[in-house]
Amino acid sequence: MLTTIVIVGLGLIGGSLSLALRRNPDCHVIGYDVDANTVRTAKRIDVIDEMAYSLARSVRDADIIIFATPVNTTKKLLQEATKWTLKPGAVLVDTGSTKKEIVDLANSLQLPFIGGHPMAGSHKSGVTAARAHLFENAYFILCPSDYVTQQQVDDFNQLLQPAKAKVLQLSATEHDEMTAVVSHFPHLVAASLVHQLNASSDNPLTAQLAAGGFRDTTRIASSNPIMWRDITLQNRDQLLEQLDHWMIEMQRVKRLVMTSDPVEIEDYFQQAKTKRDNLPSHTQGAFFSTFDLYIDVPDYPGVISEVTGLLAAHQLSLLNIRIIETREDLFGILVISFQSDDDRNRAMACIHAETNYETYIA
Ligand SMILES: NC(=O)c1ccc[n+]([C@@H]2O[C@H](COP(=O)([O-])OP(=O)(O)OC[C@H]3O[C@@H](n4cnc5c(N)ncnc54)[C@H](O)[C@@H]3O)[C@@H](O)[C@H]2O)c1
Ligand SMILES: O=C(O)C(=O)C[C@]1(C(=O)O)C=C[C@@H](O)C=C1
Repeated sequence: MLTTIVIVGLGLIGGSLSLALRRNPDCHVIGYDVDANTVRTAKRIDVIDEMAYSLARSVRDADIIIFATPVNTTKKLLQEATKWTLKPGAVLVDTGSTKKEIVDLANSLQLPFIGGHPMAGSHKSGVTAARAHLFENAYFILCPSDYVTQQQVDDFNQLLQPAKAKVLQLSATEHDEMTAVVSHFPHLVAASLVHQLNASSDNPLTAQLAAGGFRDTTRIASSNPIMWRDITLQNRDQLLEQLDHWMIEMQRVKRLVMTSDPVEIEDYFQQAKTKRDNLPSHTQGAFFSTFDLYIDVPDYPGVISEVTGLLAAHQLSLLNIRIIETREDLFGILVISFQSDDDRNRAMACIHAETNYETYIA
């Protein structure tokens, strides 16, 4: 039986969800976006089955309506939804990074709503960044409102199967507490580190020197500011609590540096390393749970095409390729990302067999 899904907001998440759900041939996705160009692009690049011209009209035929809009926009759309004519049994879902205010609002409006949040994403936005595999192996959190049945939640979970995510049911409060720690607060810290770069140095050379460490730590500062404005406003209390903890932690770090005890300093880094190294890898979104291979390549023209050509000859497809430049004009480490551990192992074997380049796994 055909399931009709309307997706409102065809950006990175709405687009990716559409592609993932459409792996099931019985799903028909009608896409809507406030930006008409985005809807046209989504249709042209085959992200959706059909374009919605009028949202109020399209939702009448929908079994599921998914809001993939910035979280404050989703609240406005929920208010609007009270005026829509819905099919009996139709369910509203969202993908927002915050849950408490949204689920509370849906409850107060008595809407058949399931709060959803895929714990996968990227600093990129827009429909052209959408990928069908974005949610693979990532958690997809569901926070049902009071006006859906467990059967409706289970049915939606079933519909999500082609996304290959790990579905987890939580209360909205639990969700916002945990995501403040592992997602929302780190975005504030990343943005603040970038601000600190400007505040701490007038010398333009400082930014030039920003290598892997600064870039890796601050990648998420390139995320969509509207999305993060809304998340910060909605999860304000949890973020304030995180800021208090952070200030205590920074006082601890300051004392550590002032005391200059080498044993204590090493211990601080060692404990952090152990915790970081033991983070379960399945918590990462598919975009960044790639399998990276570091190859120490010499400095000569054509070395990159030599390596990629070698991999292509062994039918190994790459997800991404980047170079960590240790000095200007000097090649350093070539980082090639693969989709699976198996591909990375095969690539490593082929590089060892056919070159004398060192390889590493971080
Ligand atoms: N980016 C991530 O890493 C990530 C991960 C998980 C969840 N989320 C959440 O998913 C939601 C979407 O994020 P995204 O990264 O896809 O953002 P995005 O900027 O890529 O896409 C948002 C889309 O919503 C559209 N939009 C805005 N207002 C609208 C309206 N009134 N009606 C219809 N469309 C409207 C925009 O035009 C845009 O195309 C947000 O709530 C975000 O918190 C994001
Ligand atoms: O990988 C990234 O760029 C992300 O920021 C993804 C990320 C996260 O913080 O992990 C961002 C927001 C979400 O709601 C879920 C995932």
